[in-house]
Amino acid sequence: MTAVPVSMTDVRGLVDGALRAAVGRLDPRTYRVAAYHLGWADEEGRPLAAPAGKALRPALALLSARAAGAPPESALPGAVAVELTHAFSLLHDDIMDGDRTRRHRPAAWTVFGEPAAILAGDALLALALEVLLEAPGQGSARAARALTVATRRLIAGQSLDLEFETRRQVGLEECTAMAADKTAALLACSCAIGAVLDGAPEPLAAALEAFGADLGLAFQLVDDLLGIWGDPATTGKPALSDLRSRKMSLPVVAALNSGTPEGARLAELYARPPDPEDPEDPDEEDLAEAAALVEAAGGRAWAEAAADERIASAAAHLASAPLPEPVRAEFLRIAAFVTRRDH
Ligand SMILES: CC(C)=CCC/C(C)=C/CC/C(C)=C/COP(=O)(O)OP(=O)(O)O
Repeated sequence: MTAVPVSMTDVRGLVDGALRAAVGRLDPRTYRVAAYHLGWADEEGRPLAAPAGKALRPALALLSARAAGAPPESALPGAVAVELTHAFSLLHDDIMDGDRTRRHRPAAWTVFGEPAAILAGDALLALALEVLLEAPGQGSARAARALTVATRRLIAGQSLDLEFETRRQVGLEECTAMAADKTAALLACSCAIGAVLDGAPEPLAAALEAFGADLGLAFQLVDDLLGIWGDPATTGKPALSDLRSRKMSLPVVAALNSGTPEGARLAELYARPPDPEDPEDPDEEDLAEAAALVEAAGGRAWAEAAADERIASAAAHLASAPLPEPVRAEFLRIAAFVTRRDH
């Protein structure tokens, strides 16, 4: 998978060595699962050429050091820590959602079993903190605290997301608040962690975090759009997977709350429990109808406009922050990538 494009820093080139050194501390059984999940190895432990994932969070972390006038290398512990935390969340998320495909390959739990995948996720989260606490300089404890707060919010968001799946009525505001915790909190932390490690003043760290919070919401909105209308060949997820699992994603919740006849029909489809005897239920026709209803009820247009608004708001946070012009331009380039991405 192609990494997020960052013109002035070779993100993977900088981060991969430190990431591999950290994960290499794990016991051999846990290492095998983590190496598979991170795209370094196949099921048998044989090395693979291309690592998985877009490396968006480490890219933001390295840039955040440059925002504070420090070299990107000084943010390496932060870049590694946010990517490890992200990897933990995906490992556990696939188990909770029963998702069998991740990054174009069978999800780790389908290969190694749930217990081994849970342990690997736990281990990656522990490693993230270990790496941050070992970081040289005064910012280490402050950065570790930022990451633990973000992780707590990640968990709160995930918990609410799971609760939404059991409910018929979800409001747009609470769904947005859920996404702010589940996804945006870690992106916000990634945008500030390099500066925090460098001991940056609080106003700069706060501006970077506010940028990341808006960027993170735009990211989730686009993720939700891709979950319905994305091409499985590029997303690495099965087609219409979010509708199949009746996920209360943002475009769906916008459609359900639209007050339109199409929104009401979508609510009927979502309320009908799948036939436990029929693995093909809902079938492709039901899913295509649900996608068409989300669109006709305005859910797609709402999510696209909301993503654009968040990106504009993200840019406004940077406009008033004291950071070098090329770094601001690079953050904005990443923001543009987030809304245009197809995977
Ligand atoms: C506690 C717990 C289990 C929380 C789950 C939180 C969770 C899975 C949030 C979803 C975030 C998200 C859109 C990830 C895709 O990131 P990406 O597109 O950057 O992924 P990539 O690394 O594959 O490119």
